[in-house]
Amino acid sequence: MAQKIHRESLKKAKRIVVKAGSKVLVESSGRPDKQQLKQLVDELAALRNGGGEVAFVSSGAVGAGLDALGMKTRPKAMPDLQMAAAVGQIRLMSVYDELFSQNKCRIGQVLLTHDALKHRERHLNARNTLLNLIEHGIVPIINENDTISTEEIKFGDNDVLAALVAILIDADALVLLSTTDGLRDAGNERVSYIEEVDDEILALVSDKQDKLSTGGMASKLKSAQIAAQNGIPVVIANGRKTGALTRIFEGEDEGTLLFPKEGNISKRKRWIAFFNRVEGHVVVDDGAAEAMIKGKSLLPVGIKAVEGSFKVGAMVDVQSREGEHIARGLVEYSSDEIEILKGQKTAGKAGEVIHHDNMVIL
Ligand SMILES: Nc1ncnc2c1ncn2[C@@H]1O[C@H](COP(=O)(O)OP(=O)(O)O)[C@@H](O)[C@H]1O
Ligand SMILES: N[C@@H](CCC(=O)OP(=O)(O)O)C(=O)O
Repeated sequence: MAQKIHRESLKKAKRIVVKAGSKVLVESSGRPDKQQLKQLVDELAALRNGGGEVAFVSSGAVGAGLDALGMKTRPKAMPDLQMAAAVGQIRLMSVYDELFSQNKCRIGQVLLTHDALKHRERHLNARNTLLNLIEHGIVPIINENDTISTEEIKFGDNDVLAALVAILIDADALVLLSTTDGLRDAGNERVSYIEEVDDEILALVSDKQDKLSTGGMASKLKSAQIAAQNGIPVVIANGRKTGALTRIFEGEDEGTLLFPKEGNISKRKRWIAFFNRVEGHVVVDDGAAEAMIKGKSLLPVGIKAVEGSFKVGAMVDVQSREGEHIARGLVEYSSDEIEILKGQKTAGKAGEVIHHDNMVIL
């Protein structure tokens, strides 16, 4: 019954982020699949022209570039991948411009890096640009800025990028379009509805790397978990199935739905938890863990060890001595300073290593 209510609620979704993976958009050679692209763009445009606020995260740049450059296998070297992305992105965008125009829809290109969303000012600039485009009825077509992305600033893949964009613009729903009808169980049956991404669900994943895509089902579930933790329902569905996207927003049983549990965290705490990269770890004793869960700041006396090298303001993962995740937060001291302070009794605010306002218990 819960699923039916949640499916019904998707009919009211206005602001939606749709992500399409490479294999939804290009042929096995990497060539843009124009017939498939037309089918998808027609559905996206219909949602937009029907009053929806649509943001579209499109993979496929590397694939389209490999095809244009006659590269039969996916290069390993970052500069070659970046070259392929540079060539492929413009190929895709020219097809999108033609197809969206046929639907009387305007588009804009927004290329992001994780770094751009990590820094508060750039984070807000990206948010304002995306919202301005949407409010002017323009469909932003978003991809990672592959030509400048390095390991340090990459999202990892567009599934995570799509979840972060959904959080950034307060989307009502996120759809991850792939080449499968949704998550499949051990009997290869479509899983229609999941309440959370737990170990049992993750055990169903059997990803195989291939030339075109990088995400896999594991990254879709990670993306879905990030979005759901921020109150955003997620559907993983088949982007090559005509009408699948439309049926999702007609409340029909399409793909795999993950519906968020109650309780959203604040925008600032979202930014702390999801837009920052973990730069180190702090191991705390049971007393400190209990205090943090009760909403207290982390004091040096409860710190048993610090791992990694980081500066003031970095985001760190707080773990118990058994390695259990307790919280994430922005530190008031560098790793060197914490190494000196750990275990010491300090008085008042002076010694707070993570202030409770800069801490998220997930
Ligand atoms: N339990 C599962 N259910 C469905 N698909 C799965 C599962 N485990 C692994 N996969 C793989 O995940 C793939 C989708 O991820 P991927 O190939 O990266 O697509 P995309 O290009 O959309 O990111 C499916 O085609 C399938 O091969
Ligand atoms: N920025 C890359 C996206 C890589 C990626 O996440 O691809 P996929 O796993 O197919 O969604 C590209 O456009 O090729």
